[in-house]
Formats: sequence, structure tokens, C-alpha cells
Amino acid sequence: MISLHQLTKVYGQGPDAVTVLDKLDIEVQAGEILAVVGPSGAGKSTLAQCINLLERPTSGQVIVNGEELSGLPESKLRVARRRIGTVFQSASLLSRKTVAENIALPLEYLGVTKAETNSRVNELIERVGLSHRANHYPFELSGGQRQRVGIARALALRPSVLLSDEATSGLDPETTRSVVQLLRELRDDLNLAVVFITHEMDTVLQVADSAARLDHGRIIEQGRLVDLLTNHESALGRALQPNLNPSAPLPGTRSWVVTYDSRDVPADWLQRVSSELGEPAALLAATIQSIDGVSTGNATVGVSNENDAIVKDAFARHGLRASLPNVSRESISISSVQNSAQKEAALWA
Ligand SMILES: Nc1ncnc2c1ncn2[C@@H]1O[C@H](COP(=O)(O)OP(=O)(O)OP(=O)(O)O)[C@@H](O)[C@H]1O
Repeated sequence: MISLHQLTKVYGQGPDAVTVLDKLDIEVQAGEILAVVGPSGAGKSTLAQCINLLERPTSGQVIVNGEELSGLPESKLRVARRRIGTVFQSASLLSRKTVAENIALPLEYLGVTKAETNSRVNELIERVGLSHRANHYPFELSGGQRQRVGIARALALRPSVLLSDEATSGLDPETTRSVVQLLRELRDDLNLAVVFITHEMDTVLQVADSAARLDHGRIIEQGRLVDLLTNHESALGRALQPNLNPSAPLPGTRSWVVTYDSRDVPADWLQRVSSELGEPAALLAATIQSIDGVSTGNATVGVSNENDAIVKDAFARHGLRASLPNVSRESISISSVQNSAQKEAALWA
């Protein structure tokens, strides 16, 4: 479990002081994946660096399994960092070292015996599905395979917290899905608390149990994914809904945007709404996912009834919220480009 308590980071001093992180409170339980999203400049990279203690917070605490790491003297910080494994964007592998040698690096820095290192590396390579690539070099791997090596290396020292810093950015959707699947499996197998920093909202839906929105160094909103997705007042929930590309409505009908507004929407809601309106409601687009066993999603539905109040009521009776467009997905996150190789090297120094 990792807790950030009133975490604050100020760069500069006096009139030049800039508060980049402002009293953040975040808690991620063992076995939970928290996604942190936010626009460019929100403080995501700074947060990542404070979590893995590459940067010292100006005030506040980073607490892992009840022990405050942020206040430790420099001499103890190296050891403390082992509790937190970090996977960076593009994995930042050493190009002249093989897969096995890259994964062995943290163990070698620690002075682990060769026999122990080999055994741990083999175990990790197998766990991330790369046994057939153990002696290959990074340039011989796909982007997804490189990230798997990065994940294996982050886990080499058996951390209880895994920090994923834009680890799936730049991967194609299928590769992202497989990396995300691996993270979820590892979260379950190793009971990891995972902090997943990303600008990819679709990936949040695939990977996270909960999400937090960072803006101007503050957590603006956070919650369980299912709560965010069924709360129409949640900007983060709206941003997390996948974009739809609906078919054109039939002549004489209007397109309504419908979102799940409660946890107990019946599976046959379209049929029920149709019968209440006395006309077949046409499904023009829909995306529905099950999060924690609860259906959430949004749909575009064509309806000919011209009485807005009647249409809204018909949907509302089944836990759905209907509105006429334009509800566009809020753009709250933008790619971040980070010098991950430098940061990663500093982790082991
Ligand atoms: N070393 C530093 N000194 C002064 N200001 C800094 C420093 N590092 C970051 N900042 C400032 O802190 C703010 C947050 O930066 P940060 O890189 O953490 O945001 P981010 O959310 O990761 O953005 P992006 O997604 O574009 O990478 C920015 O205004 C940035 O200019």
C-alpha cells in the first residue's frame, strides 16, 4: 500500500517559487491500480519523481506499507527505493545488453550473487512471457516486448508498489491491451499497489480500479472507476467514456446521447424504453463495459417523440440519463514526453 499525505513540491524560492504539487492526498491499496491523468503541465512527471523518491517532496509524506520513506536520510533512500519499482515510457533498456542482462541490472547494483541473479531473472523472464527472447538485444524486440522487459526489471527487487510512468504511451492498441493485461495479472499475483500515470483515457478503462485527475498540481477529482462512470456530474467520468461514432438518425428522429446514470440499469433497457415511448428506439451507437460487475457506458439512440421531458423520463426510469448533443469528450490529458532513460539511471545510482 502506498499513501501520499499532503504531498507538496515547490520549485524555486521567494518570488520565483512555483508550487507544482499542492497538498496531494492519494492512497493506493495493495491489489489496486490507480490511474492518474491530467493535462500537460499538471504535475504528473513531478508526481512520479516524488513517488519513486528521485525528487524529494518539499513537504508532506510518501508512506509505503506504513513506513514514511520521504523523510529518510540520503544514505537510507537507496534501500527505500527498492520498495517501489518503476516502469518508464519506452522501457529505456540498455541497447548493448540482452533481455536477461537488462533485467539483471538492479540485482547486480545490489550485489546479489550470480546464481541468485540468474534464478530471479529466469523467473521474471518466464513471468512476462519472454523466455524465447532471453538472449536477444532490445533492437530485436517489439515495443510491447521491450515494455515487458521494463516491467520484469521493475519487479526484480520484489517491490510492493509499481509505478507505471506513461508505460503504454506510444504502443499500438493491441500491444497496449496485452501490456495492461500483464500489469493486471501481476497486480493480482503479487498483490501490488500500482500507480499508473497516463494520458490515454482508453487505457484507464482497461487497467484501472480507480482514477484521479490532477490539474495545476491538485487532485481535482478521484474515485472508483465505476462511481466516476455512473456519475453524470463527474468530468473525469465523462472523459473516460469512449468516443462514439454513431450512425445517422432515421428521418424524423433525433439522436439522444444516453449515459448510464446508476448501477442497476437493466440489460434490456432499450426494449423497455421503446415500449414506454410506444415506438422502437433505434440504437445508433453504444459502448458498454462491465466495471466491478456493474455495467457502465454510453449510447446514441434515435427517438421520434418530440417531447423532451417524456423522452428524458422514459430513460431516467431505467437509470439512464438522456441529453441532446453536443456532449463532447473533454480533453483533459495530453501526452507527456519525458527523459525516462536519465530518470531510470538515477534510480539505481
Ligand atoms: N525542475 C523544475 N523547476 C521548475 N519548474 C518545474 C521543474 N520541473 C517541472 N516544473 C514545472 O512544473 C509544472 C509541472 O510539470 P510536470 O512535468 O510535472 O507536468 P506533467 O503533467 O508531467 O506535464 P507533461 O504531461 O507535459 O509532461 C510545469 O509548469 C513545469 O514547468
